[in-house]
Parts: sequence; C-alpha cells; structure tokens
Amino acid sequence: MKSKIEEASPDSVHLLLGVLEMEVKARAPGKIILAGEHAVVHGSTAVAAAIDLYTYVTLRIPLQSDENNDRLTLQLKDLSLEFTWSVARLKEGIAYDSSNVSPSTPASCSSQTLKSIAVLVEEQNIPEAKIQLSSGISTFLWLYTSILGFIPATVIITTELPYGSGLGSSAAFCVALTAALIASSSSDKTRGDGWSSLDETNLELLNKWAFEGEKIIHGKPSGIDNTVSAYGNMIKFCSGEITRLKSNMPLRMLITNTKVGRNTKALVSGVSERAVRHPEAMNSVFNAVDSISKEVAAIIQTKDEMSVTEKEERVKELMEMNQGLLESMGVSHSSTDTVIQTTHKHKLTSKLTGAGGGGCVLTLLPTLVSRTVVEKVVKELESSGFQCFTASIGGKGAEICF
Ligand SMILES: Nc1ncnc2c1ncn2[C@@H]1O[C@H](COP(=O)(O)OP(=O)(O)O)[C@@H](O)[C@H]1O
Ligand SMILES: C[C@@](O)(CCOP(=O)(O)O)CC(=O)O
Ligand SMILES: [Mg+2]
Repeated sequence: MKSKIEEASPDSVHLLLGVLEMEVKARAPGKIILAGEHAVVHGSTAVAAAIDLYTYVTLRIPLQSDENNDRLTLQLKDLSLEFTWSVARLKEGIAYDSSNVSPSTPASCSSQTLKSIAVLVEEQNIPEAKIQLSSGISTFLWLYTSILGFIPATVIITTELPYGSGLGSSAAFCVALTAALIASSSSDKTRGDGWSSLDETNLELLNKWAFEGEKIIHGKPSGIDNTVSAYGNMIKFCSGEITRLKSNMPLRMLITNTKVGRNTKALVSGVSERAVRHPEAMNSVFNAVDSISKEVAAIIQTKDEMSVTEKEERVKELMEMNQGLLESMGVSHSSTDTVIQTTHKHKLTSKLTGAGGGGCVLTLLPTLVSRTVVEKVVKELESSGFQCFTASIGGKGAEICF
C-alpha cells in the first residue's frame, strides 16, 4: 500500500511535509571596502559595497515535538562539520537572565553569557585547524537562543565567501542567520517565488542583531559590514550613519585572495593599541582616511562634470593614498605588497580590503584596460599562489525565501 506521501501530488507533499517542519531560507552578501577600513572603527567615513557572493542559511524547525530529536544542530556544509546540542544542555549551560533578552530588543552578549556559551562550544571539540570557527559558533548560539529561545531546529549554512579574507564572511553569516531567525518568527510567511527582501522594520531589527553578532567575532566592529550586507548597494558609512550611494561610474574591481589567513579581531585591536600609543599621529591618519573616503564617495556619485577616465584616475590615486595609510596603521602584509607590485607593473593600482594582514586585495580595472592586460596580471598573480576573481558590485542585501 502506498503511503500518504507517495500518493500525494508534489504540491501536497510539500504541504504534508510542511505540517511536520517549517523551513525558511535566507541569504546575505559579502562586501568590499573601497576606502576607510579600520579608520571607520575610530569614527572616520568609509565606503563599502555588497558583492554577489553570498552566505546561505536554511533553518528547519520541527512543528511537532519529538522526544528523540530535541536538539539544536548546526551544519557547516562546505566544511563538512556538524555541531549539536540537546535543548536541555543549552538551557542548563547558557547563563543569561531571560528577562533581559527579547527578540525585538537587540542586546549585547554579556561577558558572563559569552563565557558560558564558550563552554558549550568547547564541548564540541572543534578540530584545532578550524578553531577560528569558535567565535562564529558562539555567535550562532547567542543569536539563535536570543531570537528563538530554546527550541529544537536544524540550521544549515553554506557560503560562497572565503572565511577570514576581508570579504565580510562574518557579517554575511550574522545577517543571513538573523534574517532566517526573524523570518521564521514572522506571521507573514507568504510562499513566494524565490528570494524576497525583508520590510524596513525587520531589516533594521536584523541589522541591529547582526551587529551584536559581529561584536562577538570582531570585538569592536564599526557596523559597516553588517549594514552593507543587510541593505546591499553601495554605502557611505560614518559612526552608524548610512548614506546610500548611487554610482555614476563603472567600477570594476579585480579581487585577489592572497590566501594568507588572519583574524579581524586581532587586527582591529592592534590598530586600537597603536592609537593608544600614538594618539595624535593616529588621529591624523584617521582624519586623512576620512577625507579620502568622502572624496571617493563624491567622485563615484559625480555626474557629468568629469570624464570616466578622470574619475578613474582620481579613485586610483585615492586608493593608493588609503593603502599608504593602512600601512601606517600596521595592517598591510608582504603578500599585499606582492599584489601591489605585480599590478603596478601593468599601471594598475591596488589596496587591501577589509581587515588586511593578508586576506583580499582590490585592483581597480579602469574601463580602458584591455582584456589581454587583465589576463596577464591574473596569470602572474595566480602563479604567486593567489586566487583572482571579479564580482559584481553594489547588488542586493539580505533576502529570504519560504
Ligand atoms: N559560514 C560561517 N559559519 C560559521 N562561522 C563563520 C562563517 N563565516 C564566518 N564565520 C566566522 O567569522 C570568522 C571570520 O570573520 P573575520 O575574521 O571577521 O573575517 P571576514 O569577515 O573578513 O571573513 C570565522 O573565523 C568564523 O568564526
Ligand atoms: C577592519 C574593519 O574595518 C573591516 C573588517 O572587515 P573583515 O571582517 O576583514 O571583512 C572592521 C570593522 O569595520 O568592523
Ligand atoms: Mg569580518
């Protein structure tokens, strides 16, 4: 005899399965910072844009309680890793005052709660080579339990972004996860065709929660990464204030991943320590970066007063100046120098993007640069062991799909 599911049409199978579990998907993009990284943490202006590389989250919540599967499971598909906790263990292990935590009021994870979460993460015996994931998994537990409470579910993550390379994988992870969590608790679960954006209220809420998540990963984030991942497009950002930019020039960037691993939290705190040692000098550096970012934003938006070539020349010079200032903050790396020198031989300009210390480097590809030159540069960079790619800039922000 056929089971009910076998008898049903594909649509009703979905409905039938839908009775057993609810599924929501979310995705959020990575980003490039065109100007102003690090200085933005200290109140300077920065310019960033979303790129078309995403982190995807699938959240499955069982709708019927099942004593045998009372667990919260996190699967990092690309890394073939799975972490799982019983809901009872989470309730017992996470030390927070639930009266202070509400899904609609984003709050910081206290150091006491973070310590208790770290114990739950340690119990998972993360392989030593992947220990950098600990902060991401702690963030997962904090965001999940703060927004959905202690309910069983399976959360599956995949990403097109390299981890810890300056393309904002941490922010895309926080934004996509929060988008899925918020969408799952929203009353409007209209099954639509493919991806759709969240409404303004939910976008604002998710951006605030994602910022709290970034705090666990970055220590002292500026908020630019989660903001551009949530809202998409290209933005000018200063102390939490966002200006959407409408680009009036073609901006093509080659992204080179040096594959030199680094950690944003350590680099950000290194800059802060330098600022404590040399407050006046570093303030001048941050002010110079502020002016550079404002000029970059102005040039990008300029309409007819300047030719494209002139705009490109100016942006190129500003990128060079910004790179010099990043070097003076102590966040560049010999691998970045190799990219800069290689591209310079072909009259192209590069700067690090994100936290630096290795990671990714941006090279402006002016409109008049020939394909042959680009191919030659890419070949040379790849022969140094780097990985090159282009990405479309200024696209969509967080989206959900039921
Ligand atoms: N898909 C993901 N799943 C789990 N953790 C993630 C994921 N993406 C990023 N993270 C966390 O973010 C960290 C990398 O963030 P960060 O050092 O800020 O670099 P970036 O944001 O430039 O990639 C990882 O080590 C991990 O802890
Ligand atoms: C260095 C910084 O300006 C950007 C860090 O970006 P990423 O995590 O390296 O992708 C830090 C921040 O703004 O939070
Ligand atoms: Mg990051």
